[in-house]
Amino acid sequence: IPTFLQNVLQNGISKELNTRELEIGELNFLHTTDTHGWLGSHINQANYDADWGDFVSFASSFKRQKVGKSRDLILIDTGDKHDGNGLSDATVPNGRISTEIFNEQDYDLLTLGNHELYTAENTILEYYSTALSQKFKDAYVSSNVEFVTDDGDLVPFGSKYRYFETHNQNIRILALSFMFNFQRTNPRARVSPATSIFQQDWFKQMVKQYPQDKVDVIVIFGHMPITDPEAHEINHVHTTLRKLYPETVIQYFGGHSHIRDFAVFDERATGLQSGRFSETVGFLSIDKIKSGAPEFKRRYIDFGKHSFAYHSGVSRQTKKGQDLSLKIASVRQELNLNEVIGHVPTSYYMYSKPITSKHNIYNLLVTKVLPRLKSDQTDETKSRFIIINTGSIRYDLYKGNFTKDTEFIVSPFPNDWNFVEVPLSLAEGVADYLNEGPVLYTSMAPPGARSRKRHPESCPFIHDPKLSKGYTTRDDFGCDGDDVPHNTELYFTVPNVVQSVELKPTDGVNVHLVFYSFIQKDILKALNELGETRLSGFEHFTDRDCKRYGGASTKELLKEYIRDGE
Ligand SMILES: Nc1ccn([C@@H]2O[C@H](COP(=O)(O)O)[C@@H](O)[C@H]2O)c(=O)n1
Ligand SMILES: [Zn+2]
Ligand SMILES: [Zn+2]
Repeated sequence: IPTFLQNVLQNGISKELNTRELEIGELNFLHTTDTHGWLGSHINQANYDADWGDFVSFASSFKRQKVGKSRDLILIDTGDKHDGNGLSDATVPNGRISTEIFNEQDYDLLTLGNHELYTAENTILEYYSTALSQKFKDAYVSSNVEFVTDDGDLVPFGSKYRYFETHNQNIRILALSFMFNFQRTNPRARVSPATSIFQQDWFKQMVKQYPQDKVDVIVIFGHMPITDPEAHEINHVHTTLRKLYPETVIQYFGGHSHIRDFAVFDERATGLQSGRFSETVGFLSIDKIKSGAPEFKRRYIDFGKHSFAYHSGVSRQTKKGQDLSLKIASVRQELNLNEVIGHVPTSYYMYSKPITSKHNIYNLLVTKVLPRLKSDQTDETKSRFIIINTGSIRYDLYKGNFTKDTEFIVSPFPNDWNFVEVPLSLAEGVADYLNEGPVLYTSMAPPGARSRKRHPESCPFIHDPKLSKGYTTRDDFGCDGDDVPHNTELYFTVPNVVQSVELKPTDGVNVHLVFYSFIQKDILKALNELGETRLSGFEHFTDRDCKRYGGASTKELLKEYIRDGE
């Protein structure tokens, strides 16, 4: 037994982890979200050093040792399982092996995120290997997403809802799952607005069959942020549900915005969101469910071996967990994810260094990496602006080995480059226009900024170099949600887009505006609105004016830059 666990067992406290026991209730939940293929642990970050085998072991040991036979545990995931790590992205199709590994966890409720809907192959894989699987056919719920069959028919993507009773306390649960209003699905799926389901026959039938007196807890879990200051989607859902179930306890589990978050909706309803990239396991408990005054407790557990051992009281993996960890290690070998391509001389950060810093990753990209882009479709004598959405970069780039895995971690998307030839006077306004507008899809605004509208005041800054760097979370219950205090990360704002500008002195008035096809609609909108105000007799740009620029992806360019050195 490791020394830290001996301390825990003898003293009931963890000096090393500086944490305290979880407050187990009648009904308990463990929640993951936005894992994005991070099933093989964070090799550079000791506090997130657990892999999926450790997590599978933890969930089963925690259930056995801590929850026991008199209380209940429900395991939930809220989607986004692709795009962000070599384990999912280095296979064809993307997710071929990581889906099998992910599905080893015994989830009671699971659903899909938008990353299961960008490509047809991911949607088909998700539908057949998970939603329809023998193991998850009851647990997989999606109330507002449909799958399009080979014949073009629309069928529910899993069950519309799930009603079940827990084993130990016989708590009657009614679970529904909502995807946010995602508009970029491939043709094999359709997402309807969440609130539109309240008009549908199956929903009305469900309310009739399971009215308030037949339900103890409503669980709404989905790929939708629990704090949504722009669209308020979850709040609209809550308003309707509360009318139909005025007294029932409602517990939300959210995702998509990648933050640790907890929100109080009313005295019988709260929501939990559990971060991203297997950095967090969210814990939630509800006690006194039938008293009319339920008590909610929440905690954000770091996805690490020490945290798992402490909270389960067991430091050894289960046989299933051990086998899974071995499988993950061998898949990583098979996919050459540990293959060293180059050396990163210093770390580059997304938001813990200001964008003007030479340690900021966007600064590195626009000054050193994007200028390496070469078109295979058009001449390159013209001045050019290369614009990327900051959301296309997903993780910090750490000092040390740059491996095949790093490529996918930093920049997973195989976005194509397109371009449009435009007057210089328009091109130079596009980035500012997009940055002054609303959030572009998910920009990589730092976690604090994404919940700041709700909590303008932040938690006391922790400065203790002995602690690991990480989150200091402010939520509706205050500042004690992080299971382990971290040395607070500094956050600087990140714009919607960044650009690399190359102006050539001999050039005419027209320039090439180069961008990811993913943001073409936004680029056209910016050009047309700027054109209307700046140029007389301006004619709108359309998709037809946008041409393929070709050339290597950002992932490739970054890899080559690191391999070649400065
Ligand atoms: N081809 C793509 C696809 C997505 N993005 C970025 O990812 C965001 C969505 O990711 P979530 O994990 O938040 O669902 C999306 O809004 C874009 O920022 C991209 O750049 N290219
Ligand atoms: Zn996500
Ligand atoms: Zn998402």
